[in-house]
Amino acid sequence: MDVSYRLKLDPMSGSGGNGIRRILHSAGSSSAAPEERVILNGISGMVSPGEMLAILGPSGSGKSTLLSILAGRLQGKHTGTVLANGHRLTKSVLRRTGFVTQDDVLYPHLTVRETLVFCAMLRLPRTVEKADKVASAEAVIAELGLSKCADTSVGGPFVRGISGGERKRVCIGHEMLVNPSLLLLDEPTSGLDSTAASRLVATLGGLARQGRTVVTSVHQPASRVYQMFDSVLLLSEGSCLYFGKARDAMDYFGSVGFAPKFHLPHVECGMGNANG
Ligand SMILES: Nc1ncnc2c1ncn2[C@@H]1O[C@H](COP(=O)(O)OP(=O)(O)OP(=O)(O)O)[C@@H](O)[C@H]1O
Repeated sequence: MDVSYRLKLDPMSGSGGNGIRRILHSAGSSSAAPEERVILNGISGMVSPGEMLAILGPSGSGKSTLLSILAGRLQGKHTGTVLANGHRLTKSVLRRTGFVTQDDVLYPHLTVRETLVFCAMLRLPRTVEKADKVASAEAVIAELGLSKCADTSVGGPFVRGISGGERKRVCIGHEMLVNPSLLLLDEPTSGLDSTAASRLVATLGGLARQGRTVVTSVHQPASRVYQMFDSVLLLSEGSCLYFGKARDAMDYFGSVGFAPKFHLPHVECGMGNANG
C-alpha cells in the first residue's frame, strides 16, 4: 500500500446541524472557508500471508481510516494504491477480506451458535448446502474457543450475555465464516482486560500462522501483546513514524535518540493457543 487521504471540511455543509453551524458562523466562532485536512500522509508498507501487522498510534492518528482504505471502503476517495498480490483491489479480493469494525451489531437474544449459523446462512453462497453452512459455523466456534459459551445469549445493554472478550470473538467469527485471506480488525482488544486482550491477540496470531494475513489496530498493547506482532506501523497525525519488524522498533527509536527509559522484559508467547 501507498496511500494518502485528504478531506475538504466545509463548515457550512453536511446533512445535520446546519442551524447550529450558521449560529456559530455568525457568532464568528467558525470560519466559512472549506478547510483541507490531511488524514493520512503517504503511508506505505506491506504485509505478507502468515504475518500479523499491528497499526499503532494515538487516538485520531488515522488507524481506522487506513483500515477502511485497506478494506476497500473508501475507494475513489484516497490517492495512492492498495495492491493485493500486485493487483488493485478487485471484488473477488474484497470478498476474501474480513473487516471487524469497532462497532458490532449483534442480536442480543440469539445465542453465539444461533448468531454464527444465521450469519453463515446469510453470507455463504446459495450453492453451499445448509448442513455445510452449519458445519462452517461450528468450525468457527471451535477455532475461536467459543464452545463453552456457544449456547449462551450474546446479550446487550439490557440483557446479560457473554463477556466482552467472547463478544469480540463472535465478531471475528462473523468474518471468519467467509474464510478470509486478509483479516482486518479495528481495535479488537479495546475494553478487554490484559489477559483477555492477550488471549485474543494470541488467537489472531494463530489465524495468521494458518496462512492468513492479519492487520489489526491496537490501543496501548501490553509488552506481552506487542511481542506477538510480526510487524508494526506506528502512525502519528496521519504520518508514519515507524514501519518494520516489531522486534526492531526499540533499536530504531534508540538509534534516532528516543530510547525508552524503562527495561523491557523478554516474554515468551504461545501463538497457537486461543485459551492459553
Ligand atoms: N469523514 C471525516 N470527516 C471529518 N474528519 C474525519 C473523517 N474521517 C476521519 N476524520 C478525522 O481523521 C482523523 C483520524 O480518524 P481515525 O478514526 O482514522 O483515527 P483513529 O486513529 O482510528 O482514532 P481512534 O483510535 O480514536 O479510533 C480524526 O481526527 C478524525 O476526526
